[in-house]
Amino acid sequence: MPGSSSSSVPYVCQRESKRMATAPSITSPSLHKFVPRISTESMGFLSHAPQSFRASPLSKNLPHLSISRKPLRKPFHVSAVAAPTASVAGFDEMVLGTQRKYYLLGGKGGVGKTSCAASLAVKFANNGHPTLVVSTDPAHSLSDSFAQDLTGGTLVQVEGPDYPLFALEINPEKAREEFRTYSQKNGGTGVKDIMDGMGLGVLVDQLGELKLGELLDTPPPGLDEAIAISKVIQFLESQEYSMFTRIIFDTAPTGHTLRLLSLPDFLDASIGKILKLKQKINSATSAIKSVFGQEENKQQDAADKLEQLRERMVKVRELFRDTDSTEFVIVTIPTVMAVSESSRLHASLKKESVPVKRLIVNQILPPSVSDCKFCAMKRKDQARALEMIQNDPELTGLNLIEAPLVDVEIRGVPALKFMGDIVWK
Ligand SMILES: Nc1ncnc2c1ncn2[C@@H]1O[C@H](COP(=O)(O)OP(=O)(O)OP(=O)(O)O)[C@@H](O)[C@H]1O
Repeated sequence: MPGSSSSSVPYVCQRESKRMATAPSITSPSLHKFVPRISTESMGFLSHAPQSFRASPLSKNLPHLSISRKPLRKPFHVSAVAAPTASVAGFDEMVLGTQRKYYLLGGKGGVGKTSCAASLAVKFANNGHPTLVVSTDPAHSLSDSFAQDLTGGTLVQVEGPDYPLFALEINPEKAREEFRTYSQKNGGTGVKDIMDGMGLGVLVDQLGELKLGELLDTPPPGLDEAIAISKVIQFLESQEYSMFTRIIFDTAPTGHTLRLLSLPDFLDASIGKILKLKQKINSATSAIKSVFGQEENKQQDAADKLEQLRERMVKVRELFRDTDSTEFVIVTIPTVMAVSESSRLHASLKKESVPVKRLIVNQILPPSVSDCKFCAMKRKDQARALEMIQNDPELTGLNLIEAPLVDVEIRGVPALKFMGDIVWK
């Protein structure tokens, strides 16, 4: 539940515990202190960011970007299972520069995408970047991760980091609402009766074949997220929000991401069909045209709306492919299933020319001198999965980042900072 937070220091291993003993203790962040709420529906939800934040020019917000270099900590040792190619994340490179960068974190369900995304957001904000972290996963868990109520589809400031960190859980339902209304105008049974009476049943069947209503009313998986991402990108294009220099997307599980990338093609096909139908309508007899004209307009409305969506999706796809500003970070865990899925994900992202450089292998068992039988078995399994990564032609070239399994849930800014310092080195 949002509203409470863990107050314990996550246990990692003895070496880490010693280090943590000198680290600031994890305290509950004060909750429910929100920035004014604005509806995302109006596409103006960013326009009421806190005055103090708005008033600060970027240069003021980022006074120490180039000099804020925390010394790199000693790498966390998970040598018992670590793949030899394991390396640091290269946070130095990620933090460099004030040009806006987008990071999309994705992978199989439950592997730790949200924890990694939230910890990266905290780390960026603590290193001088006004940061926005957006969840487009219909099953949000950012609120749980930050231990702060972020529900409601509005921009909320996260308390704790040194520089502004805002979070947003996009409500895909709301983002879709404006499209849904068009489905209701889109050919009902009444129309079919009239058209049948005029011998135009075939055209109506073709209308049905478009499945436009279905598309807008019960969209294919991925469409919600696509609309949500395209909206956020639209907002962020405005001058007012140019101060966000790091934008992190906590995306929905793999399948959605892949469908999202293929959406522009899918929409192209839908729009193509609509235009074809429109031509047929235009060639109908003038007597029928007068009846059909109305329907044609409605189809045109829907087609325009779809065209607009398609254009936005094309923009999203272009952004996803921009190696200068965007990176997709794959998150996985050391299991055969998760690794296999990550391999497929990387292959698909590559096919779509989405830049991927880093692979986080999360929840690796920390070393132990005395494993119980269960742990020993688990460790063997993980070692096998890590070996798989090394031998997988899709994954082997990626920068492998290892993150240990800790013994409590990672919740709240201090815990996320702790995780960020382990993962994003
Ligand atoms: N390294 C870790 N050690 C211990 N627990 C972890 C670690 N990483 C993530 N977790 C826990 O695993 C659970 C799932 O993590 P998280 O919500 O980040 O995954 P997700 O991939 O975003 O899930 P979903 O696909 O459901 O959105 C959470 O309870 C989180 O605290």
